[in-house]
Amino acid sequence: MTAQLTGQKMFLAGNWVKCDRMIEVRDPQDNSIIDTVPAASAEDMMTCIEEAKEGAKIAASMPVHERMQIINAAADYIEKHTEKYARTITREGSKTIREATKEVARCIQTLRISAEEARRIHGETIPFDQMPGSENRVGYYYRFPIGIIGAITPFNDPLNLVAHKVGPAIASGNAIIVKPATVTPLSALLLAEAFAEAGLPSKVLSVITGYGNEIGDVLVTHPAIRMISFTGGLEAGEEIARKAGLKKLSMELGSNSPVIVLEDADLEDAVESTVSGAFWAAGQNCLGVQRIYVQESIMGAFQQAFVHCTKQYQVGDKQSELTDMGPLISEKEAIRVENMVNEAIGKGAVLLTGGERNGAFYSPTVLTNVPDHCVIAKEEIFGPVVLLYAVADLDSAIQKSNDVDYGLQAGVFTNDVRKAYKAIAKMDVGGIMINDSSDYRIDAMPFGGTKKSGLGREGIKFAIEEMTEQKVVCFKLSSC
Ligand SMILES: NC(=O)c1ccc[n+]([C@@H]2O[C@H](COP(=O)([O-])OP(=O)(O)OC[C@H]3O[C@@H](n4cnc5c(N)ncnc54)[C@H](O)[C@@H]3O)[C@@H](O)[C@H]2O)c1
Ligand SMILES: O=C[C@H](O)CS(=O)(=O)O
Repeated sequence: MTAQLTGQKMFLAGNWVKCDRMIEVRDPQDNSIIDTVPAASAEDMMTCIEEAKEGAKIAASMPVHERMQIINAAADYIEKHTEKYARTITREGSKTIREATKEVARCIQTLRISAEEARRIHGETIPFDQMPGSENRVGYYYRFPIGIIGAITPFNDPLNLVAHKVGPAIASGNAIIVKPATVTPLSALLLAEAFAEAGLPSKVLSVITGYGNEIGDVLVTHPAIRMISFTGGLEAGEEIARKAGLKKLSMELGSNSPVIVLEDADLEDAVESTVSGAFWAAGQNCLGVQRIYVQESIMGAFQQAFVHCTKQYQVGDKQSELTDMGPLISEKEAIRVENMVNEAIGKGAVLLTGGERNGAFYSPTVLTNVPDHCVIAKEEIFGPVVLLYAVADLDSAIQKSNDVDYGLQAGVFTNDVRKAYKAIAKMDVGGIMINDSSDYRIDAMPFGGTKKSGLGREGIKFAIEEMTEQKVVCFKLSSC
């Protein structure tokens, strides 16, 4: 198992270190132990932060060409070991081998884009003479790294979402301390391995494994940490924001993503896209399609096709190329989803397919007639469940789509450009995909949401902007 390369160690300021307490890393498919990693203590995190203070100086002094070379070398290393990285994602997480292989490819892209963006961290000249009395002044501003980034990451994309923090941080000359999800630390450790192999100077990067609030609290509250880059659930995000104090926050949180399908849409395309968007990673996807608002004139045809396509999904062994969907990250999470579905059915929702749990596995599930006061209608499911609604027209679909506390991304299927532009203008989200489901993203685009879906934007160039600040330089020239 790859993690033996780290030998049950965490990556502390460029060194692989053990500690007394260990955490078992289990495969959610059968609850087998696949490895162990250190359960770092608060003292370990304090040590890490002290080392990162030096790391921040080293990172800031790295010339751009060196940053680019190292980031690309890390991408090369991952590309060369794609199988190892994909198998690790699959073993420790929920993803099938096909889904995991795609995540590795995206991680490589994320790093290569990070290397490219390192050369594009620009400033601008400032026309000081726009102000009377400043005719003899010239100058500019440039962007400088803020120092040490504290990164806390979720379980569902255990490699690429760590790369979305590490890549921009190194590209912009920052040091970064990563606290990966407790249940999926191995992929993050493998990312550290790639950077170690690439020759990243020590102390610039740390990947500290352990329990969220035990070591996370130290990371979040320490004054030397100038930014918290968090990706995870709303509850943890709000707690971190409360504790962080005066520092920059990047919050990539949850969602309850809507998709609108109008009668002029390409029905086959809409069905294929929304089924994939609903059940990718067993629905454990911040962009996952959770609500579909279908114009009533095509509801019957859409529902029949959607349910048929859903029933074709192969659920089973994550390691098999034939499997479409694996388990949730734990039996506890599968039970949570099961309870949300059963609450809705108990209040009148109609189960069209699915609704069956076997350990951590939960079958792809489609509900309709879900009452608005059900938890599943308003909160994030983060599981393989999708709700179908019939709507009279676009206006009512937009109103219902917006009627939740989240706003990450949405999809709208229509061939009427005027209706597309109405949706673009009126839907309260961070991203809107026309003729794609909500589950569409390229790693270079700005990424983030409105309302309780988060604060700020990731997407490498945009993460770099959050991880740097402007310094103004003004020369007062002697009067000539
Ligand atoms: N918007 C995005 O880009 C995006 C991407 C992926 C996942 N997510 C969201 O993440 C959630 C699922 O991931 P998860 O279950 O790992 O989320 P989570 O909030 O349970 O945990 C996320 C990370 O925060 C840590 N953590 C938890 N409580 C903490 C605390 N009090 N202090 C410090 N750290 C703490 C965890 O150990 C983990 O590393 C979903 O809500 C999903 O929508 C959002
Ligand atoms: O779970 C949320 C992820 O950010 C979506 S994606 O895998 O980056 O597209």
